[in-house]
Amino acid sequence: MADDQLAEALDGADLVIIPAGVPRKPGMTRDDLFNINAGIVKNLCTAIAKYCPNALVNMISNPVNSTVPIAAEVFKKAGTYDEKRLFGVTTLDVVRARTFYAGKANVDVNTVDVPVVGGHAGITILPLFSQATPSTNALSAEEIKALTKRTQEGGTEVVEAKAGKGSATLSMAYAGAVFGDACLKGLNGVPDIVECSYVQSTVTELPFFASKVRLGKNGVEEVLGLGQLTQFEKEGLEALKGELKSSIEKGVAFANAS
Ligand SMILES: NC(=O)C1=CN([C@@H]2O[C@H](COP(=O)(O)OP(=O)(O)OC[C@H]3O[C@@H](n4cnc5c(N)ncnc54)[C@H](O)[C@@H]3O)[C@@H](O)[C@H]2O)C=CC1
Ligand SMILES: O=C([O-])CC(=O)C(=O)O
Repeated sequence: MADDQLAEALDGADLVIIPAGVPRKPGMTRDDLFNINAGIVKNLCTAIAKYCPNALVNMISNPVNSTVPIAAEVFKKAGTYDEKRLFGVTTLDVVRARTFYAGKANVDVNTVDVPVVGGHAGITILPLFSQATPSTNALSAEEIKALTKRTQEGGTEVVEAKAGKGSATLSMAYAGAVFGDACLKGLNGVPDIVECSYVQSTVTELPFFASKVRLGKNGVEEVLGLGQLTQFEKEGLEALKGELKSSIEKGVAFANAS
């Protein structure tokens, strides 16, 4: 897209959804996409700062754990950063956790909610099945462990099944629409819109973290805490911090070096 078309596309936007970039092939991690997608995201965010600095930004391009910090740095440099307006889209992790839980607990998926916290890659994706609703006592510790792993590996499962033809494009379109719609409802003043998203956060010591977020007229109204965690979830939380921290630092370093 030429720069004048980008200006035309972005001018006056209230919400910008960024799915641009390359998807994984089997055997790749999301971080393997960094070298190509980091530059794409940086250019798009530079244009957002210029043409629609007040827009909410929904970052889909991987590795989300790094592309969101890149966007934040670009906006800071441009003097337009507002942490309330930048979101990493982790809705697909919630969609997967709900689907897998509903199957195992034998409940209607449309009634299910499962918070998913942390980040959006492998073990940084931490579903909190102990807080799933409707609650069930039917799942053993082993089953919870298996559901957690399947949620963490859901993207990889799709990449392998597509065997070189891309990643979860279609389910991401659904998840992106759900999250974008929630952002628009918030902007329009609809109350009690809560979704999980990877945002600037003080929930842990990490500067970016996914958790439940209340959406409103300014974007993020409130970043909600983690609630009570089981021992298994506490261990998952500690285990993810190292990888998430280095992915954040990698994004920040890229944005400031180039
Ligand atoms: N956050 C999430 O849950 C998910 C993230 N993804 C990520 O989303 C991204 C896109 O995945 P897919 O839609 O499956 O790939 P795709 O290959 O189907 O689509 C990518 C699109 O990006 C466009 N594009 C490439 N370079 C561009 C540039 N410089 N400027 C503007 N547009 C550009 C391409 O023309 C193409 O239309 C990947 O990075 C993928 O890893 C995918 C699924 C889930
Ligand atoms: O796994 C991938 O490469 C795409 C993605 O982020 C997902 O499906 O969750």
